[in-house]
Amino acid sequence: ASVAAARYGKDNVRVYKVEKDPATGVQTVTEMTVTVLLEGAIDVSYTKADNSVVVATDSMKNTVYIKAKEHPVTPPELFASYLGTHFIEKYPHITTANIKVVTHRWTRMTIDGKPHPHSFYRDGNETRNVEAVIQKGKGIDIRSGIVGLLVLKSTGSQFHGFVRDEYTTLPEVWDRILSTDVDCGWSWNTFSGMSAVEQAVPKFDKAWEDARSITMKTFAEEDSPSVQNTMYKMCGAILEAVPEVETVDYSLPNKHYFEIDLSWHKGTKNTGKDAEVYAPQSGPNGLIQLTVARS
Ligand SMILES: O=c1[nH]c(=O)c2nn[nH]c2[nH]1
Repeated sequence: ASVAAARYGKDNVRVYKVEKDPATGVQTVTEMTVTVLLEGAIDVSYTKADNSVVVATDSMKNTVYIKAKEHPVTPPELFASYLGTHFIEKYPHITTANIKVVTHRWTRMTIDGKPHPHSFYRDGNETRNVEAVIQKGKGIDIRSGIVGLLVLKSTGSQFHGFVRDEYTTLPEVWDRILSTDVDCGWSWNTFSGMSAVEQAVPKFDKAWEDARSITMKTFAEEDSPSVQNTMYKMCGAILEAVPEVETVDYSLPNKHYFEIDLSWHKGTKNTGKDAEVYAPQSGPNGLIQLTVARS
């Protein structure tokens, strides 16, 4: 037997950082959950119980906090790159750092029409995510993403013309509810190193804003013939908006809302064009996945 693959590290490292502007008194907060997984010449720690190659995961956790103190924690693409680069530069036997940063939403409160200087609310379960792979001598690969953006439209969605055979019961529909929980990612051309990432910093926030607004605009405005076609259009629009991105991917659950026939009660009409009361379904759900490349 031989080691085919190995990586280890610390998961669920929760970090909060506050930035205080002394001139205005305005404080800005960032909360993220970080995962560090390292690869390299570590096999003997598994096969020979040789811990001399082990950077303790506890030390990795400590390093996350130190680097969060020393460096900006936004944009998450920059912080993930700093953190991963630290590990492969500090420990010669560590050749790959896999860093995941999940940024949670603390949206600034608006009180009496004015942004409050130091009060925020958790604006949904949506997160802004980054997965960075920093490889010694091979640069930095970054996939940015949006997870947990739960959306619904009450009409403007269709699904018909699909295979009909002895297994099919689903009726064709020209007007349906569409709801999904967006898991979207965009992968950047490989960065040669930290300086290339630093130069790209203005592009990361803009790309996230573009991806988020394109997702919602396309979802809202398309009279969707299927999840498949609508997500394909989202991918194309993001590729057009962000030249430095080489692929865009979506994984979209189709969160079904079933019509309820109420005709048993005094002939109540509640199906088709009369449908108003529906049964939201927890499962099963459709799951539609796609990756679109620029070339
Ligand atoms: O948009 C849809 N795509 C599908 O593949 C599918 N299958 N059932 N309902 C569906 N809706």
